[in-house]
Amino acid sequence: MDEFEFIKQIKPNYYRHDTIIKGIGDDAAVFRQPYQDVVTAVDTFVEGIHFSKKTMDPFHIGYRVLAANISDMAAMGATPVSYLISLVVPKEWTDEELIAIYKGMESISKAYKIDLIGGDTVSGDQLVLSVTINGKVEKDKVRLRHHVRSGDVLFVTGTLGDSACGLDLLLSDDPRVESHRYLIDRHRLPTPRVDFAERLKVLNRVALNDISDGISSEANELAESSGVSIYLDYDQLPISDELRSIQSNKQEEFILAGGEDFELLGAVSEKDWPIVQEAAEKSNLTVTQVGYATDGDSTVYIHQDEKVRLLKRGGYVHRN
Ligand SMILES: Nc1ncnc2c1ncn2[C@@H]1O[C@H](COP(=O)(O)OP(=O)(O)OP(=O)(O)O)[C@@H](O)[C@H]1O
Ligand SMILES: Cc1ncc(C[n+]2csc(CCOP(=O)(O)O)c2C)c(N)n1
Ligand SMILES: [Mg+2]
Ligand SMILES: [Mg+2]
Ligand SMILES: [Mg+2]
Repeated sequence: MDEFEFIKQIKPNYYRHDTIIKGIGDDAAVFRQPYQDVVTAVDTFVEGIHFSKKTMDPFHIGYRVLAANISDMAAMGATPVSYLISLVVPKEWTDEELIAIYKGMESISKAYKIDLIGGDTVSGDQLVLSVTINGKVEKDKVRLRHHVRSGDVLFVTGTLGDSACGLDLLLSDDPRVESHRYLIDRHRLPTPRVDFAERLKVLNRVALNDISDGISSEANELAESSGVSIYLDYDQLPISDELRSIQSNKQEEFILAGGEDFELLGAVSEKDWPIVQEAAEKSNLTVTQVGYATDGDSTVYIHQDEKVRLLKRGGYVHRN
């Protein structure tokens, strides 16, 4: 069973507390408080799966694990507030390396004004960092995956495929790796789009999902949760000049299934699309229309090379 089938199997049919606005099935869970909604998520980072000594220095490990969690807050339209770290440490990792991991976390915590409030430390065979993050959002302003409607504009922030290409360069033994600093930094030091997502709070309905596994995966999550079909146009997908300049036969794979860009994939009504563009401009970010939603059978199609084909969930899958 892959991770997605597994989650379907263990998902409860009901919640015992009516304060739970959203349980399993989105980027984070949501609890109702008297004056606001509280948003909580957990994401784990494992040596050999998410990073290796070849791809990241200790500073990057700390920065990147927290970036992934902050990105889940952005995907909910929430403002991140605090986090807890559960740490599994093999004996080979030195105190200096562990302190450097925390320096990485402190660096991104400062940028996003969030606090480390606790955690746990145990011994183990591989380095594992599990982050629980808490955030807040105005009542009924969470950005859920089931909020896509037929006729919506589908959009993405920033550019796609950079992180996967950066990873590919880091894993290769190409001596010119250092000349691709932009792509490598996009892999090691991603930028969660919190400011942009917060600026959308004027809108009543926006669907958001952050791109951790690859747009083909996240677009399928939106289509499935919302019961709509999504049409993407390959030629509209935003690609950086740096990625374009790389001669690689894996470019399409990086763009559609690379993941770890931590950009946002979203959907809004055509009427609200100018507000999204304005929010991006104020956040100094590009936002690109990449397709639209229609009535349909919860599937994703892509227009590429003058043909339309089904786009299956092609991104990273754990437990395959
Ligand atoms: N082992 C588990 N037990 C209970 N719920 C789970 C488990 N694994 C994932 N979930 C829940 O399933 C949903 C989807 O999780 P998933 O990890 O795919 O989303 P994500 O964190 O946005 O993506 P990614 O981990 O790729 O960054 C979330 O609601 C998550 O809390
Ligand atoms: C050394 C090394 N090898 C492979 C990868 C690629 N990778 C690992 S997990 C993942 C999806 C996101 O994970 P999650 O779904 O847990 O958020 C991707 C694209 C990497 N980052 N480092
Ligand atoms: Mg997510
Ligand atoms: Mg997750
Ligand atoms: Mg994933």
